[in-house]
Amino acid sequence: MAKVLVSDPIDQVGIDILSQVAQVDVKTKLPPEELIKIIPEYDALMLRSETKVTKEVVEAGTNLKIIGRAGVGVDNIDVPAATRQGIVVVNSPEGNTIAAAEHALAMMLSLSRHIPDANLSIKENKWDRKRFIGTEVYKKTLGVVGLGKIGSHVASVGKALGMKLLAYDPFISKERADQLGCTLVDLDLLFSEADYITLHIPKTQETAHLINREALAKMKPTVRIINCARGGVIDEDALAEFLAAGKIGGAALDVFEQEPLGESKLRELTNIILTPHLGASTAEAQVNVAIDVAEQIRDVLLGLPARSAVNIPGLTPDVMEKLRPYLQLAETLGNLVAQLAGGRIEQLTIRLQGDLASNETQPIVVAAIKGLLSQALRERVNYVNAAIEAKERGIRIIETKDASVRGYSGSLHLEAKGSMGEHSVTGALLGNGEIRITDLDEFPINVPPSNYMLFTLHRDMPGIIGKIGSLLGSFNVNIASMQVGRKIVRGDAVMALSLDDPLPEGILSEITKVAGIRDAYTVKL
Ligand SMILES: NC(=O)c1ccc[n+]([C@@H]2O[C@H](COP(=O)([O-])OP(=O)(O)OC[C@H]3O[C@@H](n4cnc5c(N)ncnc54)[C@H](O)[C@@H]3O)[C@@H](O)[C@H]2O)c1
Ligand SMILES: O=C(O)CC[C@@H](O)C(=O)O
Repeated sequence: MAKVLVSDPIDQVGIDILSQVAQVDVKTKLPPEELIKIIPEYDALMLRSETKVTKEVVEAGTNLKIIGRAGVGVDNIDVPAATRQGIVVVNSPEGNTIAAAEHALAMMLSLSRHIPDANLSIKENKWDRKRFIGTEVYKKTLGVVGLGKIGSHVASVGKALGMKLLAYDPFISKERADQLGCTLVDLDLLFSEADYITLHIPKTQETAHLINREALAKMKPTVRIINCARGGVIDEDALAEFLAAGKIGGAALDVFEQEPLGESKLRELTNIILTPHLGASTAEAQVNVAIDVAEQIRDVLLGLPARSAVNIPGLTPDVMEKLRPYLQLAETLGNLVAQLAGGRIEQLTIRLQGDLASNETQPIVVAAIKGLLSQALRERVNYVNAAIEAKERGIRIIETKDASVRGYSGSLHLEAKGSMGEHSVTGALLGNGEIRITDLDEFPINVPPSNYMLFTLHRDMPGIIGKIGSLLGSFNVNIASMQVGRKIVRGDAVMALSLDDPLPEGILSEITKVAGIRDAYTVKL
């Protein structure tokens, strides 16, 4: 039975789902060295934001098939390392959207009305009403940085509160911003105009310290900044400096550069609200993310696709379902052409032809690469790491489309250039989904792939087919089907044989000795 390690607290509903297919061990707050020690036992790892899945953890996870993040941000997982190792990384892109948005809005209103300080004061037996004069958000300007799922919800509620909305998101269309009632502006304008700035962006190279001294200097002295996205998008030292000097109005932070927050100047400030990464901490969100991610882990352990894999670009279950026969075709042809070319492959050209040319190329290309590398890497290559493995091996991948090619309802043409030569294959699907190899090295054929195959390049002359048949017979190899493809009579030709049995050692050199045979290749599919 598969084994799943749950290394952060997740809702029981997730454990129940995982238990349908696996032994589930819940071990939270594991020190990194302990995690590295036990991770080789596990097929899957499920976590929230506390566990750090470093390169060392990934590399120690030699049996890991999937890492599931019960939440959105995967920045606590070394995704490139997981990708290189062929481990699917999944998340729950929408399970905690509302929770995080509502936390940001709660922070905004709490800042405006001094709720945390007023609460503390009354609990200290005071009745201080003067100190806690607030401000209204109505008719104030809310600057939303990052108009994705959470940012959009914050904007909608901000609109309902009567706020004027500015937004900065270089990847969002004007139409989408208009729909939400936001005016898309550049960052400088947002910084200088906003009364409230709320951050809803991932932490990336571009967004690290987006809010730094320079940015803070452009803001209104009354501005209030809310960060329920990721620590590190704000330079905490700069923020503390501006807050202490009264150069900005206030801040509310749910996320920090280091978590848990250690010693920090932020704790000493009065005009700040701090929460310990609670954005996703609602009962509803925890159920949502637990179900979402546990179901994906269960599916992957059962050999099914994951619906929110962050490291299999373009290969969603919908695409997978639609393209499944073509993915199989691409893998088969990739595997075939790699064996024909032999040796080290330097370049693979993939051409989607006819109707297939109107399809999305990426999954088909990945499938062809997976097939190509399956000879060298066997089960180590999968849809996650195929492209990266090819790149690391210096294989140049060229994708092209040619809608003008006729025949079948679309075909796929692969050319591999390797250290031992250059070969090409074309394949298509019949109406019933069966694969046909329709062309080999530019010679037309029409054969289904089979486990054991023999291809020859020979001179089209009488007697040659018989000689090959007798030779195979003398080695007790049964021929299931045979076809010859040629361009001109008595010119060059190829012969494709599907065999019931593997070819014994040594037979290939006997075949190449037959008069008229120029080359012979055995292939196992
Ligand atoms: N505090 C919490 O507990 C909590 C909970 C959930 C999500 N989050 C975090 O909130 C953030 C937003 O999550 P989401 O679900 O809305 O993600 P999302 O992917 O839907 O939205 C992110 C948006 O940021 C935009 N963006 C990317 N780079 C940008 C840049 N340089 N400048 C401006 N915009 C940029 C993207 O175009 C996108 O629209 C993530 O960092 C996520 O990890 C935190
Ligand atoms: O797991 C959590 O509690 C935090 C989740 C949040 O940061 C996210 O990115 O989804």
